[in-house]
Amino acid sequence: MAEIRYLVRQVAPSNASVLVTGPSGSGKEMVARAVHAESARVTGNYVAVNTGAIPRELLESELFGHEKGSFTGAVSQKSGRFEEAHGGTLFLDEIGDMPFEMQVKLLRVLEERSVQRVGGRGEITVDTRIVSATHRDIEQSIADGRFREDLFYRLAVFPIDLPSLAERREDVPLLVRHFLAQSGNAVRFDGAAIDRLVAHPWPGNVRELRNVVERGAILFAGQTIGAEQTETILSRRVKGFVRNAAPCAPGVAEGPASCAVTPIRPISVPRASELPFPFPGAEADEAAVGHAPTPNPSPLTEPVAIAQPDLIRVLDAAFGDTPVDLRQLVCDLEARYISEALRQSEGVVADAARLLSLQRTTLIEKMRKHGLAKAA
Ligand SMILES: Nc1ncnc2c1ncn2[C@@H]1O[C@H](COP(=O)(O)OP(=O)(O)OP(=O)(O)O)[C@@H](O)[C@H]1O
Repeated sequence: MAEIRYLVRQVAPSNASVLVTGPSGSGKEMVARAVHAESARVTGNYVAVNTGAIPRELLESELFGHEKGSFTGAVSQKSGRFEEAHGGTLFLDEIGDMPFEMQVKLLRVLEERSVQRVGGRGEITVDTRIVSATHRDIEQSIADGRFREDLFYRLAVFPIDLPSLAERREDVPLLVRHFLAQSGNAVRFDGAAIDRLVAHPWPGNVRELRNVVERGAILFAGQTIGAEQTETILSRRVKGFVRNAAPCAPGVAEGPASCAVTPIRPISVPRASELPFPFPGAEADEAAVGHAPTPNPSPLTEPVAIAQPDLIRVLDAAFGDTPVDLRQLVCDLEARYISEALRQSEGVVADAARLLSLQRTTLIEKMRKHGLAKAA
């Protein structure tokens, strides 16, 4: 990772197009964000487009915009992603999946440094830095005639190839510590647990490691995780899960009258503004990692700051061969999410309600139920 970080720092200040390659979950988008964050363009927009996920008939208008009435459904004029990223960075994800005919149009825009909206006549000058990424072997795609070689050379002025996590196992302890810090839970992985994590094959790369650490931080909050618990987290079975919250009062259909969860700790997800590489200069060979909960002063800058998949992952993990108290689990999660939403919205209940997709009055009711104050 230190090498990648070095490359990012070298290329960021220039305007060179960067092509990031590597397997899924290895951190390609993180690198793109870092290139933007460390460049002078940081005051401009960072705009990400998954070119492989947008239907081909919409991609041109998505990238270059359209004029009103230029096609059925073009009810108003719309600027494209290139224009939005003017003065900033445009991240073209899954570029290897871009339809061939769009590749010609993209190449023209990169050559001319101007776009023409669909149905438009005039050229709009754009000053946009391109970072693109693909998990595909793009040189093979060129050989197969599926990717234009001239576009490849335009995009890959500065190529960065990310290794799989299995090829850089020495990064695992640092990443574990980084994700633990993000979870905000006072959890520690002991030396044996770290050894187990280092030995894991990580087919889902850093994304999988992040999920495993988050799952451990939620299930074993306040504890030291050993090899056995690590096995549990990796296998998604809830063996040895020791509940440390006060029990909810049973038998209330909508939930308990009160549900004291002590301590309530924040669940957080990476934010756009965070730089990707954890702990520069930290000791890579450190065996055991852990931390005390630290406040994470993140303003309400991104509308969906609480990852719903967290909840899904916890519920997934709950279906092991040991009985769990589902009512308690749901109650704890509700309290934690409310607490985190209040923290991120700095106690503004209306903002917290929006983060949780709840009515304000419903949230107030739930806060009462959990005994949570605004300044949680
Ligand atoms: N060096 C790193 N430091 C901290 N977090 C990282 C690092 N690398 C990856 N991650 C995290 O791993 C997850 C996956 O990273 P990212 O989305 O950048 O991968 P990707 O290669 O773009 O995946 P895909 O090809 O599936 O889109 C993200 O949550 C990101 O925060």
